[in-house]
Amino acid sequence: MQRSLTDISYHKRSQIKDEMLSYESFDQFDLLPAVKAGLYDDVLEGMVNVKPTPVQRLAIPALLGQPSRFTPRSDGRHEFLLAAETGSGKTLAYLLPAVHALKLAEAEDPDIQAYKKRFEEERAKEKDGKVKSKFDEPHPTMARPKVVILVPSAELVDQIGTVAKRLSHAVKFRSEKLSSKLNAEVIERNLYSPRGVDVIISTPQLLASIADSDPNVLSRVSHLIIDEADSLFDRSFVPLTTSIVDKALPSVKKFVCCSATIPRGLDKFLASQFPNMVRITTPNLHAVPRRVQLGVIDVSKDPYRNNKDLAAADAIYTIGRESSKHEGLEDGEVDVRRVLVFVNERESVQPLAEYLQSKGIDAIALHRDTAAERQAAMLASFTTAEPMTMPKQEEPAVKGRRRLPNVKVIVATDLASRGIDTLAVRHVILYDVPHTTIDFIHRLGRAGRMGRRGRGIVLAGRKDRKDVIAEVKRAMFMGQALI
Ligand SMILES: Nc1ncnc2c1ncn2[C@@H]1O[C@H](COP(=O)(O)OP(=O)(O)OP(=O)(O)O)[C@@H](O)[C@H]1O
Repeated sequence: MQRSLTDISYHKRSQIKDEMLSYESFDQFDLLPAVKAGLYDDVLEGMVNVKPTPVQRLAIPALLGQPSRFTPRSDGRHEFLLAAETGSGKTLAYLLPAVHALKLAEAEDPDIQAYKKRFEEERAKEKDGKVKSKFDEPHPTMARPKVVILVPSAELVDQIGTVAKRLSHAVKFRSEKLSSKLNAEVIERNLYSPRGVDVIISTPQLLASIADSDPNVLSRVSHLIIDEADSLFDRSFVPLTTSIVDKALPSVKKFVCCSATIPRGLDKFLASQFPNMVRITTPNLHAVPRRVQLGVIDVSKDPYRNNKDLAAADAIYTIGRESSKHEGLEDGEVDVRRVLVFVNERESVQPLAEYLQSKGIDAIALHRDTAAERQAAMLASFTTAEPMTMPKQEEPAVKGRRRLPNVKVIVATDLASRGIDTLAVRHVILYDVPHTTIDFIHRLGRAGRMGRRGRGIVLAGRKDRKDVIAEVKRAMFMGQALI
C-alpha cells in the first residue's frame, strides 16, 4: 500500500522550505491591486493577518513569472504541477495568477478594447438623450473563455465557482459554472451569453461534449487548470480530460495540474506526456494535517462482534455526546457536529445511511439518488466556517426511539467528496480501511482544513491490516508523509 506514492527527497524538501521563506505576504506578489482587493475584501473576508500558505508562496510567484526556483526560464507554454496537502489553499494558488493574467490580456486585446469603445460610445449617445441604444453586439469572449478550470464533481464546480464569483466583484470578470446539476437552458445561457465569459468551471464530461459539437469553445483558452489531477487523470476520467486538454493546448500559455497526492500512475503519466512540467511540491506533501489525530475501534471485539454498522452508530453517538463539553458554549447549548463517514464501495453508501437513520441519526448518502436540494443543504452545513449550536435536548429515555439531534452525518465514497472544503468537519469515520495511502490522505483531509483540529476514527475488522493502520497512525503522529 505504501508504494502507491512517489518519494520527495529530504534535500529537496529543505530547499523548498528556504524558498517559502522569501514570500511572507500577498503584497509581495506582483498581482494587480484589484486582485489583491478581491482577495482581502471578498474571498478571505473577515480574516485578520492573512498570510499566503506554503503552496501559495511557491506557486503564485512561479505562475506570475516572479523570481523563484520554480519560475520557468523558457518562452512558450509553461506547465506546472501544484502538489500540496489537502485543505492548504491550492484553489487560490492557481486562481489568483490566472485572473491577474486574464485582466492583463484583456487590456491588450484589440477586439475587446474596440468592443468596449463602441459600447461606451453608444452608452454616451443614450445618456445625451439623442438615441435609444441599439447596441446588441455579442462580446468577443462569448463562448470563448480564456480560463478553464476542470474539476471532478458538480459539488466542486459549485465550490470553485463561488470563490471565482467572489473574486469577480472587485476584479470585474465573468465566470460561469457548467455542471450536470444545471439544466440545458442554464448551461447554454452561461456559455453563450452575449455579454461574454472569461472563466469556465466545469466537469470534464460536460465540457468535452460541448467541445465536441463546438470545438471553438476551447480555441482561446490561455490558462487550463486541471484541479484534483489525481482523479481527472485516472482511468475513468482520462479519456474525457485529455480530449479537452488536446483541443485547448494550442492556445494555452499556462497549463496547471493540481493535486493533494501524486500517485505513481499520475507521476508516470505526467512525466511521459508533459516532460517539461515544473513540479511544485510542498514539504508536507503526503502528510495528513498535523492537527488531525487517528483513533482505532477494533470492531471484531465486544460489544460489536464484527457489526460495523453498530460500531459506526456508536462512534457517532459518542461524538454527539461530547459536544456539550466544548468550551465557549452558552449554558444549555451544544455544538452541532458534522461527521463524514467514508466507505470504500459506492453500493454501501445508501444502506449505511439508512441504517444510521434507523438509529435516529440525521444522515444522508452523498450520491446521485439523494434529492439535490437535501444534499445541497447538508453540504452547505458541512462547508460553512461559522460555528453552529443548538439548545441541548435530552435523549428520550424510551429504548429504540433514540435521536441524536446535534449531529449531521454524510456517508460518502471519497471520490464523491474529493476536494470539498468541509471546514466544519472535525470528525471523519473510516468505516472501511482505505485501500491505499492516497485514500487515507484524501479522506482524513476533509477534517483539519487550514490548520483546524480534527479526528479520524478507523473501524478495523478481523481481516483488516492492523499493522498498516498502526503505521499510518505513527506517521501522522510524527507529522510525516504517508509513504
Ligand atoms: N492564505 C490563506 N489564509 C487563510 N485561509 C485560506 C488561505 N488560502 C485559502 N484559504 C482557505 O482555506 C480553505 C481550503 O482551501 P482549498 O479548498 O483551496 O484547499 P485545497 O488545497 O484545494 O484542498 P483539497 O486538496 O482538499 O482540494 C478554504 O476555505 C480557503 O478559503
